[in-house]
Amino acid sequence: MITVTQARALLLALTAPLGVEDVPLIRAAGRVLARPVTARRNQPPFAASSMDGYAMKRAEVERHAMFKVIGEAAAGHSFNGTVGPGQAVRIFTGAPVPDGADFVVIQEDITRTGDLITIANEPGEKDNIRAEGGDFSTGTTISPPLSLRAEDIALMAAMNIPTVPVARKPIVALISTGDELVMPGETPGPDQIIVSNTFGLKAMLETVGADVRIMPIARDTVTSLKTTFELASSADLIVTIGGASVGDHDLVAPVSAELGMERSFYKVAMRPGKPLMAGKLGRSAMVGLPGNPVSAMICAEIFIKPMIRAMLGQDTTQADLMTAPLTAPLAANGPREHYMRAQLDRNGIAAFDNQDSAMLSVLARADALLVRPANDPARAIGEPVAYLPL
Ligand SMILES: Nc1nc2c(c(=O)[nH]1)N[C@H]1C(S)=C(S)[C@@H](COP(=O)(O)OP(=O)(O)OC[C@H]3O[C@@H](n4cnc5c(N)ncnc54)[C@H](O)[C@@H]3O)O[C@H]1N2
Ligand code: MOO
Repeated sequence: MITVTQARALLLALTAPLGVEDVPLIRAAGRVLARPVTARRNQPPFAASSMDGYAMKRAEVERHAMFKVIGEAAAGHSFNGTVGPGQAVRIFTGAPVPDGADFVVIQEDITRTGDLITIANEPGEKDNIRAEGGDFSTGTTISPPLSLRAEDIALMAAMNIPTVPVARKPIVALISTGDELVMPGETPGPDQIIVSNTFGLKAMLETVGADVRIMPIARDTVTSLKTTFELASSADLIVTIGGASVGDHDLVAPVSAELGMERSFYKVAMRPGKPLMAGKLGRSAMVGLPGNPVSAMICAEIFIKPMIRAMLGQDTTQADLMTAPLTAPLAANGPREHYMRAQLDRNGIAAFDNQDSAMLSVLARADALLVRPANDPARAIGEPVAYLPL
């Protein structure tokens, strides 16, 4: 059996960055920037007042000085003239600072009678002017790859970038397999359960930028599974769930082999997730996840999320695991790397007693995966252990 690190490298080798598409700025949040974008203007485009007050010459600014107000500058309406000695222009936040002025005294420091103003309080040194291009200037570049957050969208809008080149979303087809499965909302027979993995995986993979499509459930027959594979054949990544193990009804390996899947590996030394398989099927990468619901979710967290990142052209360097002291002891681990469902609190981390890979209620309560190397010895309270936050 290969290690988790080897499996990760083989899975990444099945992927390549996808193409680039232009989307309107309004649709760009959450997408991954694929090419550099460049500001088309200076911001602010002129020296602008940062306060409501009066614009004048810095050399004349001192307490008790008097000025004549000769006009007004508001945001969107500049003052068309020059401020001369002894003159001031009423100015508002965001307005262009008029020619001849290089200081804005805030209105709280001014008293006004008709067109005459007096600086009533000590005005300080701050000129209350934002320099032209102080935020960004023509040619300022945002570089890819970058997962675009609301903050980036606001900046691109200010830069006057109405369309954004982003990485095409990887299309992921999710195929649940099994005669026992029905969709949420349907009435299951006495020997049936509700499909859960496709829904959990769709939610998970959409958060990292995939376009996830749930295929019809494949039944435990060769024909049904083949038909479903065909339906999924245009996807960038086909993910099957279940039918990966060694039982008589576990058809994913034989059927995908019959369809020409070039296998990359089968089985990984990890818990849960041992019967993971992967390869290339037509033009799609294919991953066969184990059916146990927690195994499928953890394998997707560890393996499929990085594949999506690779297809989006993002960095796939693994982030370092975090460390926390144990708040409950751990028995010795076996020969497989173990991703234990665990809970963090301010004192440290504890794995749940029940690590059955069918228990979604335990997974849902977990906020971390405590990662144990193969053959890790028993660990006592207080010892540091590695974990991955969920
Ligand atoms: N003799 C052996 N038996 C098993 C082994 C083994 O090595 N030798 N490995 C076990 C491990 S570990 C796992 S993990 C499972 C994986 O089996 P499959 O991938 O073949 O999954 P299924 O048998 O189809 O299903 C397992 C379990 O999960 C439920 N399931 C499947 N798909 C879904 C879904 N989409 N949503 C919700 N639940 C799902 C299914 O009903 C089964 O209960 O094999 C062990 N056996
Ligand atoms: O590999 Mo299984 O996923 O341990 O339950």
